[in-house]
Amino acid sequence: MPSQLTASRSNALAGTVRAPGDKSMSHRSMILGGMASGVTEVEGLLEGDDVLATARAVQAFGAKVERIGEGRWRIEGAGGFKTPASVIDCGNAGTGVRLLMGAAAGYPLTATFDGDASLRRRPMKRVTGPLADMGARFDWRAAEDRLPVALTGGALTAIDYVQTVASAQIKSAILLAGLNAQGVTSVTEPEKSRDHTERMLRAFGAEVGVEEMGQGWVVSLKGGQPLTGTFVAVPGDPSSAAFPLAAGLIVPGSAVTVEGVMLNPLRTGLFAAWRDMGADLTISNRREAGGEAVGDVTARHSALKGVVVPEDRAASMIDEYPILAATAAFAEGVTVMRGVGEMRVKESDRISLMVEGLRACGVQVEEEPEGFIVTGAGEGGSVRGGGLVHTAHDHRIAMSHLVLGLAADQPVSVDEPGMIATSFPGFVEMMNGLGGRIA
Ligand SMILES: O=C(O)C1=C[C@@H](OP(=O)(O)O)[C@@H](O)[C@H](O)C1
Ligand SMILES: C=C(OP(=O)(O)O)C(=O)O
Repeated sequence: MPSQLTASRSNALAGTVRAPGDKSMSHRSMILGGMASGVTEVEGLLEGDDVLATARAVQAFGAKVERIGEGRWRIEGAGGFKTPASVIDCGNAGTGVRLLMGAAAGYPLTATFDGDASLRRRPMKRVTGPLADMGARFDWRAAEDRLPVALTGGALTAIDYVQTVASAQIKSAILLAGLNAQGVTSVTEPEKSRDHTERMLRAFGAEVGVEEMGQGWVVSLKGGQPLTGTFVAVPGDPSSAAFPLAAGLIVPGSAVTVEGVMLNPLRTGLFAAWRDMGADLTISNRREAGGEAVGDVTARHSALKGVVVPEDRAASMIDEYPILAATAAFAEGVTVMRGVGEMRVKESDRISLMVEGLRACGVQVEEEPEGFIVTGAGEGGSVRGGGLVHTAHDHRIAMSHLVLGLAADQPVSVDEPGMIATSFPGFVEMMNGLGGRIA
């Protein structure tokens, strides 16, 4: 990958592509496969850097992990994790490290977790706090709340945990630890976060209880349940499908179809927001795959209008605000995105980097502590582009600005584009195959 990528104004994009496998489900298939007894076969696995780091981690914890074809992996679980021989390096992956810490906490082992410079900046106490309440021990190796951290697991007791932020990573870490804790562990979420862990645990033979509560729910599970290896078909990642679809919406004359997109309603907030903005977005061939709703999504160039994104939709599209903001730059009027303070603790401070990047491309943006507001160019106007965007190694910041560059007047460049491979290997080739100009 070159040290910079530049996207230039493109003619209409057209064609049909397949989204890479869902990152959330791919991490979970590896981790549950490693915890289970027997063989798990995964199809459609996302072979991005984040998931490959999790695959190596699961192997280090004692499972046999083998690639048997493109996107096809075989995991022979040892029925539990063992003390690994070396440090568990989770690379750039927040999901990887937080879920692995939860899973590992339930076993009598010691393990040190680490990650790249970006992951070392992200808060870990949100997960180690509740795991410590269950009985795990954490020794911070550099600074409190930050990787690297050494975990001593085993002999856990169930807790009832009430979340203050809707986070599937926190919920999943606690549930995975709860599998090997004494008693019934529960997690209360004020707003529902993605439920792939719950669904996949059931596929591996565990019973998971759900009780609706207002806008949220209480998810619970009894400790001591064994997991049995199974077959997992991973559908396409809606968070990745968002990029070619966004290009379809903003490049005049375009029609782009992404096949096999997972349509779990806890992941499709972006599609709802785009529809509110007047996007011509259609879904066909609805079906089920891997225990999830799936469909083919087509985006056609649309005259978008600004909207106020409902704050209670944040959890269902938290990773999609950067690309929503890029499309909002072309909409008529103002798009208000609030209640998204969590964006500041992702691979980068995504609010401040989107504000900086969009401004470098001539877009009017206002920053707030927990949100941002984009004023779009509208149908008669145009987005200048022309910026060199600082991505702080954040894949979604890079891809969002490259998509913007396909419809802006002047080319848009991003630094350090190598990180795109954490979630979307083949992004540039896919976009160019549709008619985009990224080099
Ligand atoms: O559980 C998951 O797979 C994820 C949960 C989200 O994080 P939070 O749990 O921190 O909201 C999301 O941002 C991340 O990309 C993937
Ligand atoms: C936030 C993300 O991932 P993670 O938390 O796993 O690093 C993401 O993919 O946008």
